[in-house]
Amino acid sequence: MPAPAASPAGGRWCPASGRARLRGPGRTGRGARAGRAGGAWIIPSVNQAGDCRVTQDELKALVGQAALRYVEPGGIVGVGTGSTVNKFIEALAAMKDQVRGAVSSSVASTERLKAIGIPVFDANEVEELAVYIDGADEIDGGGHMIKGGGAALTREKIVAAQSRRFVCIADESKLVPVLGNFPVPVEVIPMAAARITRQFAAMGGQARLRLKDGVPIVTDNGQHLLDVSGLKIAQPLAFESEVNQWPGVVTVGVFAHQKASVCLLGTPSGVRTLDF
Ligand SMILES: O=C[C@H](O)[C@H](O)[C@H](O)COP(=O)(O)O
Repeated sequence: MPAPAASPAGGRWCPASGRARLRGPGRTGRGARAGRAGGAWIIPSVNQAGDCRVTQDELKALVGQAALRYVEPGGIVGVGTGSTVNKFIEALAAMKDQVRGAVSSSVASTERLKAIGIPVFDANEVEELAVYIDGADEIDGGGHMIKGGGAALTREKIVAAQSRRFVCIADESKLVPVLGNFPVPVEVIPMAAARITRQFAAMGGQARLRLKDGVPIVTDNGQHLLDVSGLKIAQPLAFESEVNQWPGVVTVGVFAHQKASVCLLGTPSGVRTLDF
């Protein structure tokens, strides 16, 4: 294989595609900082084997790092939940002395934030946040999302609702034309689960109780989760409004009322910024 050409920022490009070439897993952290060239963010490193493929994990790290520029120095940042947000939290460690603290959307993120020395405030202690940074299971071209694959949807929606700006960070696999391929998570009061399952069946959806080791998952709020497949959500706002008013629904994992303002989408050629 011919040696890759150097990019303007010192990175290297796949000859055929012009894509940034990345090192293998683990090389995007220390010693491999993202740079900017020709409007696209790249990782200035190259796989020794000449492999142009980029792992999903590397794309998550790329957008986690890119999200730092939305964090206001001296402010309190809203922090979501999930594997992409974990990359953001890792990146945030580098500027932990520049933020007052965070409002977190889950016990898991709270633990990670505290572990790197960032104070975590209760949502009730903070009136408004400038920015909320979180991942998504799916995002459409209008910034509407499905969220809750990590069971944190209710607290995520609460923190998103008190934030002026929602910055979604995701790898490119999450961008879809219409929401619904990913089963929609719905947090429910356990005694209402069977009736809500029937209500989804009436609209063509199959709801399944989320289990772990054969027992229902219990959320941070002490409730259960349904995952609903078979839906195509062409009108996310109407869908969210409808399902959220069913008795026993705590939160539906469609984020249309709290949609993204910006999405940083990780692609092999860099971070694409989508404004909504
Ligand atoms: O409950 C979890 C959240 O909504 C996550 O933001 C979502 O599931 C995406 O997670 P990940 O970044 O791990 O794909």
